[in-house]
Amino acid sequence: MPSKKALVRRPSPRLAEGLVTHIEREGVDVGRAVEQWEAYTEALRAHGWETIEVDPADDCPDSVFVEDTVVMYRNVALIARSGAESRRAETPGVEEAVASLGCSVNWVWEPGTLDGGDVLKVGDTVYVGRGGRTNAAGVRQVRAAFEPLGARVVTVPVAKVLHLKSAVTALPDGTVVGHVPNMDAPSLFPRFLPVPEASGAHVVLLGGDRLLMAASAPKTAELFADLGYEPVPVDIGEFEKLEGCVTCLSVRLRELYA
Ligand SMILES: NC(=O)NCCC[C@H](N)C(=O)O
Repeated sequence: MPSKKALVRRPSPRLAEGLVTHIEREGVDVGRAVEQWEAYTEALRAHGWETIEVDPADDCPDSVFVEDTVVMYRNVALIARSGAESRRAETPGVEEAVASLGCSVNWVWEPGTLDGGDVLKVGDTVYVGRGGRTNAAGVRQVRAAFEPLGARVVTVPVAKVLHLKSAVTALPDGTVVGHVPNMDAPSLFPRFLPVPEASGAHVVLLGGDRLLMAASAPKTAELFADLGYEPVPVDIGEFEKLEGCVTCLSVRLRELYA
């Protein structure tokens, strides 16, 4: 059943202490980050999405990156178990939010680890990045949760970047877009388009031809516009300093059963 709700989570006052793994740490301006987050959520609303705020988790610096805490497939919410221990306290609030929306809730259990940023859905194909945050047991648990519902899970090695979706996402027609220098196994994707900027690899599908993108990828935005899409740029510079992307700031709920 189509729905257009998106979970978001207000940045923690401790945002500047967020994890960095593959890039140099830079100072984060939390006030500016809050403004950028507000503009991001406003862009979702302007394109027809109802934003639902998960209760803030002020003690968790990375809690704004709500995508990592849960993976949706149809009406089932799989609560993640981050490969970064410091992020595990983020999930209870998300669990409550998805349960109150009527989702069927499932969990990744020890020894499995999984970050939502490692999961890319393209139709019924669910690509799962096996990298720093998601282990083999986590991948097996994604299979066990979603294959009985009709998904086909494809595991993708991820070593160069934080998450699978730091390297690739997909256009509305299912074409996977990625920045090749950040990818470990481009040949796994049957229809693939390389993009010229690292942050150009991240799109959030707003509906129709509209693509929410980071303002830091103007050449890729031009490429997508030339292909008939409508890029909607947002400045998420403060989150990019913490290896965040446009995808990680929301979880879209498109098939709620209500
Ligand atoms: N899905 C995402 O792209 N998440 C970004 C998470 C960034 C955060 N600083 C982390 O390292 O967990």
